[in-house]
Order: sequence, then structure tokens, then C-alpha cells
Amino acid sequence: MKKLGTAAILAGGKSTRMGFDKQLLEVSEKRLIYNLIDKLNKEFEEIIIVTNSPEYYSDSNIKIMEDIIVGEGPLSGIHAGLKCASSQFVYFIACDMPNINLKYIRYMKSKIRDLEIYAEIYVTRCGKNIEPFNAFYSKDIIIDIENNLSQGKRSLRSLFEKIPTYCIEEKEARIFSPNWEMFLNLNTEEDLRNFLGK
Ligand SMILES: Nc1nc2c(ncn2[C@@H]2O[C@H](COP(=O)(O)OP(=O)(O)OP(=O)(O)O)[C@@H](O)[C@H]2O)c(=O)[nH]1
Ligand SMILES: [Mg+2]
Repeated sequence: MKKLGTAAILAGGKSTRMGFDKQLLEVSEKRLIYNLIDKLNKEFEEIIIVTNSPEYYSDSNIKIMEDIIVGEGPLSGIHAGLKCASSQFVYFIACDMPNINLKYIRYMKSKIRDLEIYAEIYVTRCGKNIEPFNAFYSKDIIIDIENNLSQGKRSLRSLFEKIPTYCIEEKEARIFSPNWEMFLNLNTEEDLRNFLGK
């Protein structure tokens, strides 16, 4: 199996804070998710959208995957993305993250390929927290996600605590994205207005 090569976009959330389905977000009259796909195509051979509304994507040749364990939040999406992926590690991004940074993706890939450490998740630290997206997860953790969800553990944090996780330090990541724009996510209408400069 190839080590790298698959990217997955999570697009199956409830968008409660935004008030409309975020997978339909538009920037300059183009659907944001298609911008993400165009960029990811430069760095990945396989792109998967994990959504529960496949009808939104009839016009595209990307892979569409629906949640297998439905209704458990981001872990549902990561689980389905990993199941569907043909590479060992999968890059995950959320459909509301407009600033994909290809240089940082390449940097993370080089860590996965070249570091002589064992990790199944590659994420970035931000203060005391961990950024769950713009990150890589291994197919080997599918079973751990299933175990967590069967015990009602829906948080990504409980996953990071139990699985060998490599954290890129905030200082290191800021070299690529000084204002942390590569982790920006548009959760509310205000976030969207600020992003569009309106
Ligand atoms: N496939 C899938 N993706 C999900 C699910 N829940 C959240 N996501 C995705 O995970 C990412 C981060 O989630 P949030 O930003 O909290 O999105 P959300 O849950 O739709 O928004 P809120 O309801 O406002 O919290 C987004 O890309 C969501 O689409 C789910 O149950 N399935
Ligand atoms: Mg969000």
C-alpha cells in the first residue's frame, strides 16, 4: 500500500453556528470546496469528500463517501475517510478551512516519510490545544476510533491521548503560517464576513 497519496475533506457536520450547510460555502462565486479540491489535486492522487449529502457533488469525479458510524461528529468523518482511502496515511481538512498551505503539507509529508519515529497521527500544537485538521491520520487507527465511539468517546482529544501522536510545535508551524491562517475555519457568519473582508 502507498504510504501517502490520499486527502479527505470532512463535510458532514451540522453547521449549527453558520446557519447554512458549510459544504455549500462560496468564495468569489465559486464553491470553496472546489477550490480546496483544486489545490489538493496538486499534492494528492486521491481525494475523498466525506459527506452525508452526496447529491451536492454530482458534477465531480472525486470520491464521495458517507459516514458509516453516523452522527458522532468529526470522528465519524475521519473514520469513513480512513476506511475509503487507498493510502496508509490520509490528510484531513475541514470543508470550512479556506487556506490550504501546500508547503506545510509537504513539510508534514516529509516528517511522515523521513522521521525515524513511530506515530499514527501527525498534528500541530497550538498553545495547549491540538489542531485536529490540516493533519494526517493512519488507517491503522480505524479500530481505535470504533472502540472510542462504542464507549461514547467522541472527542479527538481522547484519541490523541491513547494513540502515538506526533505534534509539530506551534513555533515550527508559524514559520509557514505566521498568523495561523492555515488553521482558520469559518464557523459563523461573522467568521465568513471577516474572511471575505466585508
Ligand atoms: N463526515 C462528517 N463530518 C463531520 C461531522 N461532524 C462534523 N464534521 C466536520 O468536521 C469539521 C469540523 O466541524 P465543525 O467546524 O464543528 O462543523 P459543524 O459540526 O458542521 O459545525 P457546528 O454545528 O457549528 O459545530 C467540519 O468540516 C464538519 O463538516 C460528522 O458527523 N460527519
Ligand atoms: Mg469548524
